[in-house]
Amino acid sequence: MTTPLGRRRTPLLHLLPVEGAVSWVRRGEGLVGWGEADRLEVSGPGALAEAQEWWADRCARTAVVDPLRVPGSGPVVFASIAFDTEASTSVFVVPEVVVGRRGGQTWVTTTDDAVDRPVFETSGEEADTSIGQLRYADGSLDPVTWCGAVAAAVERIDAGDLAKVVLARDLLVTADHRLDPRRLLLRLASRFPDCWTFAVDGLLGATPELLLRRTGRELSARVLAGTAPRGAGAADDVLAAGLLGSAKDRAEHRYAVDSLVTALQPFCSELVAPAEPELLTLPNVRHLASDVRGTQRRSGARGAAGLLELVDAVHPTAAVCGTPTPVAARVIAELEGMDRGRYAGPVGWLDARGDGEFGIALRCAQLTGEDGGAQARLFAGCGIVAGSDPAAELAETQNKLAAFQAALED
Ligand SMILES: C=C(O[C@H]1C=CC=C(C(=O)O)[C@@H]1O)C(=O)O
Repeated sequence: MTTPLGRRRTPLLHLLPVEGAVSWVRRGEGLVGWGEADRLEVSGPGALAEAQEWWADRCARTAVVDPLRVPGSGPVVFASIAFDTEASTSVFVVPEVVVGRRGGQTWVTTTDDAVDRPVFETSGEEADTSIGQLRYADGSLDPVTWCGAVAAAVERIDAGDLAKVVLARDLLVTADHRLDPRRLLLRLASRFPDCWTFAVDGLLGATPELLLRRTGRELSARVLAGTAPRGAGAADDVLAAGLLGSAKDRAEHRYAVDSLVTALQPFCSELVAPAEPELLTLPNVRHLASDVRGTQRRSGARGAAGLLELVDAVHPTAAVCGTPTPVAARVIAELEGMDRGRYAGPVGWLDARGDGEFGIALRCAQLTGEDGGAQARLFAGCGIVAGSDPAAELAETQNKLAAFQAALED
């Protein structure tokens, strides 16, 4: 049941309990939730089609009371989809309570199982004040070996096997005390207000990239690829101009835009991608960015699970995989030496009308339950094209990893 709550001011992330938080928040608006009314874990061929059927079936069995009928009101499922949907597990969570905010209006949706506590009294649980010391360790590949993988990828590109591949690496961190997801989300959201601060089943982050939003038949996406570091003073402007003028970064960006447009085109009566990328400036890095807009064909708008079907069609774009997609996926499996899990997969939410928003799970970490929840695996990757320099790509991963590290360390 959805209940309108008018104009509340309490920040959504402040409402979250320590355990079982889900979130999708940008500039103070979006959705947060807690409790678990239902859950689906899927992998294998047709994983997303199975999830789509499960969600449609659940919605059909639910007596919906939703006077608002805006995107995100009524029944909502949060999802964190694996990078490789066949080999790894995707997680779908229906929270017992979802609080949404859109255009300044707030609402709460509860399932029948929801424990009755006034949502605006916050959970009362105190965030852990100290996590103690942090210890970092190499993930699957040490930095030198990872640079070797980048060099090998460039050789493959030079040999004409493929045009672009995105290689990622992980970094392990252990704290003295338990990591509090709510505290991490608050820090990410305050440092990265232009990103979507997400949490689903222990995968937490603030992503700048919107894979796909569906509102009725309107579709939108923010494609990112091509990155430069930030600099101090005038050097920052030089770096920005260098990124915008870089033929290598523009090529890297174009592959990502083209992959989305090609996959989305069959579903659209209209689809517009800008001819030139713009700059997206974040505190730690700058990206080339293209906002793509489309209108879904009427025959393609199939109700409850519309967005999931589209997500299945567009993922993985060349922002996280490469060009051509199947060759890049093979090169990643061969060179990266890492299980991406749900990193670089779609993350977001879907409602009963098939509207929703999915980002790409970037600038994120998987909190692990071992050691009382005091461990995390951080991820970052880079697009590799002809002319990519391994040392520069390693530095780029370090700049990207710094986003989550700052949330841990501050
Ligand atoms: C794969 C990542 O970033 C992608 C998104 C933006 C820019 C990218 C780049 O410039 O390489 C990547 O394609 C990551 O942050 O882990």
